[in-house]
Amino acid sequence: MSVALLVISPTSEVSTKTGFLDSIREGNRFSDPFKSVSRPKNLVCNNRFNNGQNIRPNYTSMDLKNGGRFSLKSSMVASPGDEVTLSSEQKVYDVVMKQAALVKRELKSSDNMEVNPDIALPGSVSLLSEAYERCHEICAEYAKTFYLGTLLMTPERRRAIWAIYAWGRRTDELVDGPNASHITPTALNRWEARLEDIFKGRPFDMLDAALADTVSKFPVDIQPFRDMIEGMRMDLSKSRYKNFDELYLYCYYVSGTVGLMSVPIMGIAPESKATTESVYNAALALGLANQLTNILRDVGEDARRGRVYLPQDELAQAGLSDDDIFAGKVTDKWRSFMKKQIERARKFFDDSEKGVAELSSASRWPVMASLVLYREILDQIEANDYNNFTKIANVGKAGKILALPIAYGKSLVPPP
Ligand SMILES: CC(C)=CCC/C(C)=C/CC/C(C)=C/CC/C(C)=C/[C@@H]1[C@@H](COP(=O)(O)OP(=O)(O)O)[C@]1(C)CC/C=C(\C)CC/C=C(\C)CCC=C(C)C
Ligand SMILES: [Mn+2]
Repeated sequence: MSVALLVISPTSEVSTKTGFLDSIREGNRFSDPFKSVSRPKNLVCNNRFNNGQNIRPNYTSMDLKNGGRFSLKSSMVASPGDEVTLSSEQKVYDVVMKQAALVKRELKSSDNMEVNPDIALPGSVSLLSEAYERCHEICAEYAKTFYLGTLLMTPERRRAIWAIYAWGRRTDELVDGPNASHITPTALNRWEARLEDIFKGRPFDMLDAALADTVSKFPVDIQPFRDMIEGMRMDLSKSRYKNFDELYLYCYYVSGTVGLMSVPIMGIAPESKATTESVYNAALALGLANQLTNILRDVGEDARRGRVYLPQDELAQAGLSDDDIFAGKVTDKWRSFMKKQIERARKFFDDSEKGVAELSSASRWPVMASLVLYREILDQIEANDYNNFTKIANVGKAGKILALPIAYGKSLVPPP
């Protein structure tokens, strides 16, 4: 296990020196990204060279050789004259495949890690513990439901998740926090540069140092982190979503990415026979399900900020418009619209549930607990008679306590 050493400079900036990425741990196996994978059903490719036939993910072995530096944008590149239309699902699918393929690779080489030889300074380990403790506090303060799940993890995994949580929360705060009105795309570019530094072992502050340590210990790739920042860019420039395809991409950026970041921490069970890709797909589905649920819970709150994270075409089909949302009246039209949205979110939860059994045994319970707890929010919206304008669907203490044994029972099921 590599140990990161915290070094505090006189200016109290923090940097870490990390050893190289550990060799692949429990259950992180390589598999051919083209094998045993089912493609999303609605692949549309109007490419005049293939007469509209489905195409394989368009990444090449070069993508995998260059340290995994690919982006969603690469999915959209067409040679002159080509007309390629990819659904968001397909673009995200490509990223998932790449993540699955990369998981067994050493994501960093000694060339791109700007590290000095490890020098143990007195107190460095306790500084790192302090950094993780700050991440712990942030997670406990802001994410009561997820926090409960993390308490069921092994100590090493739990603090890695806290470090990811703290980074995600800070990223979200940039566009949702008190200084959001001052945040520009340039500020997000700077945040992304800082992210690159974290992955090079040059963190800027304590919280970054915890994440730098985490990514040096687990085979976590930078791409989902970059994509989350892209989601925040989207939040700066967009407050309406034409259709589910647009919303899907947003949900991937801000939450599906968390699923992809988490799998290398959670670990895949060594006895799992599932393909790595299918496990990543399940993790993506859980992130999407969580964000869709979040959106349905927060309709009123978002509307008060002028935001509507609901597919405009589906609203119109239901005979609804933004004005109905701003009016905040629960009507039969609204109820039937909400029923369909809830049904869709539940499908994503169902897809993700199958993947939980493939995780390492120590991770199944916490993930299942967070899944059960979050899914209950949908039940609560129903119990509130679909009034998500003025009521916040929260799972009560009793519901939370009950979810734990239910999740425990479900998580005892080993990989099929
Ligand atoms: C195979 C399989 C099923 C594996 C499991 C993979 C896994 C652990 C998936 C979980 C994914 C997850 C927890 C997604 C939720 C992410 C989330 C809450 C995103 C929020 C985005 C924006 O929301 P919004 O602004 O609408 O809402 P707020 O009102 O502001 O909350 C985020 C806020 C983006 C930033 C993300 C985070 C702060 C959360 C990161 C969460 C974790 C690292 C916790 C994962 C831990 C467990 C135990 C599931
Ligand atoms: Mn937010």
